[in-house]
Amino acid sequence: MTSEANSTAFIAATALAHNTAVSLNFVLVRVVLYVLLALISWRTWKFTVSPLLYPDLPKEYPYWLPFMGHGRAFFLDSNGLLSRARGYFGGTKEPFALTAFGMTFYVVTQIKHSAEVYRNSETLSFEDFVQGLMRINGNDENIIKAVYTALPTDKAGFPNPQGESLGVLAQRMHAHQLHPGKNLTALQKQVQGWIGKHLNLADLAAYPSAVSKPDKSIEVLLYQWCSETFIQLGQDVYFGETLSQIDPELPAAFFTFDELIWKMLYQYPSFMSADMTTPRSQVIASLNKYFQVPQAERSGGTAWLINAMEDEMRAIGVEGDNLAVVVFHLYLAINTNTRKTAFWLLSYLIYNPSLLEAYRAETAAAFGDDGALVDPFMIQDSSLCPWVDAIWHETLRMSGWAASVRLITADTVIGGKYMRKGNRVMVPHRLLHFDEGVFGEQPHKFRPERWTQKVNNSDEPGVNSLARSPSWRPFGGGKTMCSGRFLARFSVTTFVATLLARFDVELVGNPPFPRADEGRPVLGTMSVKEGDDFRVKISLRK
Ligand code: HEM
Repeated sequence: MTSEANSTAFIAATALAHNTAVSLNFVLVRVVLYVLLALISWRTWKFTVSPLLYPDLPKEYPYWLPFMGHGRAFFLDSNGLLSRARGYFGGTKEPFALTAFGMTFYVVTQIKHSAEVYRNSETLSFEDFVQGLMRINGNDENIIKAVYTALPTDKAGFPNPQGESLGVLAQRMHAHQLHPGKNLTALQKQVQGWIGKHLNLADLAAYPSAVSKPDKSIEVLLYQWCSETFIQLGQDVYFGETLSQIDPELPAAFFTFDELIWKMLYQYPSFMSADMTTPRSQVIASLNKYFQVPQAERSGGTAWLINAMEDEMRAIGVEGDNLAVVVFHLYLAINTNTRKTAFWLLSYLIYNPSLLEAYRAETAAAFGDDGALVDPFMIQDSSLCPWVDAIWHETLRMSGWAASVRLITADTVIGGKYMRKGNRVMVPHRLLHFDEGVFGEQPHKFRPERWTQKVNNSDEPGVNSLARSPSWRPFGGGKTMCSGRFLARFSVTTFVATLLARFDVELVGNPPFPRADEGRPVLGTMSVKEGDDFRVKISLRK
């Protein structure tokens, strides 16, 4: 080919490439335009036209990406998202809808409507949530089915007059153990004995988070220390000593798992969650070994519920790993929130020395002359210990994260709005707890006095009614309201009273007040933000 022919071919190829690029660009622009047009039409239809045509359906917080919805914001900070959504609707009290990762939640923020949710166990199901957890944590499908199959009314073991499944009956069994009565008192006595015995310098110094100091004191990272102590306490009181003998590292493994529980709740794939699944497997494996020890050979006292639950489960064929997974959920309920609540309560006291002194003075009468803990029950009496009562409530208010979520099993009307079967309804407790109209001024500040002030609208003259307000939901509501609430309060307030009676507790250095990890989902009380745990010095009182 001549050089002239070469250059002609080159020019032709360049022109062709140019034309192709131009037409590709053109196609691309058209595609983008079509997609945008489709998105705008979809969005206008879904969030502007449809609400006008169907005013009985809850209005939806608009988003741009179908399916994904508010998934990213939900993942980063779900409480922040809920507040923004409520703000978008002008602080509405009507239920509204919110979509994240293809799942639609109807959010209920008015007290009257949340009461409708808690009352309705016909078409709103809590069991769906529990079954989801069972599935994620390794229960086989046939076992989940067996646990949720109705049992005869005349079955042996725990009475079942309504012929319910073991999954539903379990709620009554929790209540039988944990609601005021002789079973709860037995557990409280165990807690009292445990605290009396173990809250001494030698035992405290043995925790991994403690460093001994020469002057009869130790230094601890408070969050880690409260967690180690309370998991050990909860475990010993429910399972006796045998579980610790099987696996002395169990509380540490549970702590590691529980700090990463958000990966379980978001169902992270296994290649991204080995740090969470490894300690979880350890807890389940140790529980499995525990159930291989015959009941009569377990030492140190086992709570009624553990043996009763084991008998009921075995009777319907739940054995081995499946039994361990079921009881793992109980281990989780016992230990996940109490440790964190103890940390927040102690933090508020340490950063407010006058409150700390008030707590110490009020609870002094629970101790004998020799410093022994003789009457922990007086600490639970709000007329004898009003500050303890107020500090407990305010700590729960500030550090509670939980929301009640129910699956809608048939179309249901809540707050006058139709909620469609297959979606979920949510009562976000944290949003309710910061309502200035209910909890008074500066709702974002720790002000325990809001619980001591006499309130006019109380049914008893001169009594604060806040704790009876339907907006107050730190433990959820309805049939599934936390049955462990009495034991949790007893354990935390008694532990703190004993700590203050025996020790001086002071900050090491001058760290700022720890921040809560508001973005991550938990099942009750928030964790501390990574890096915000702080050192305290615990020294014997003179
Ligand atoms: C301060 C500590 C605690 C907090 C903030 C807390 C909070 C909660 C919340 C929000 C629920 C869900 C209720 C619902 O959605 O309706 C719940 C359920 C539950 N909690 Fe707690 N909890 C605490 C301590 C405990 C303890 C110590 C135990 C056991 C000893 C326990 C046992 C349970 C059980 C068994 C359930 C399930 C209710 C059922 O299915 O019947 N909790 N808790």
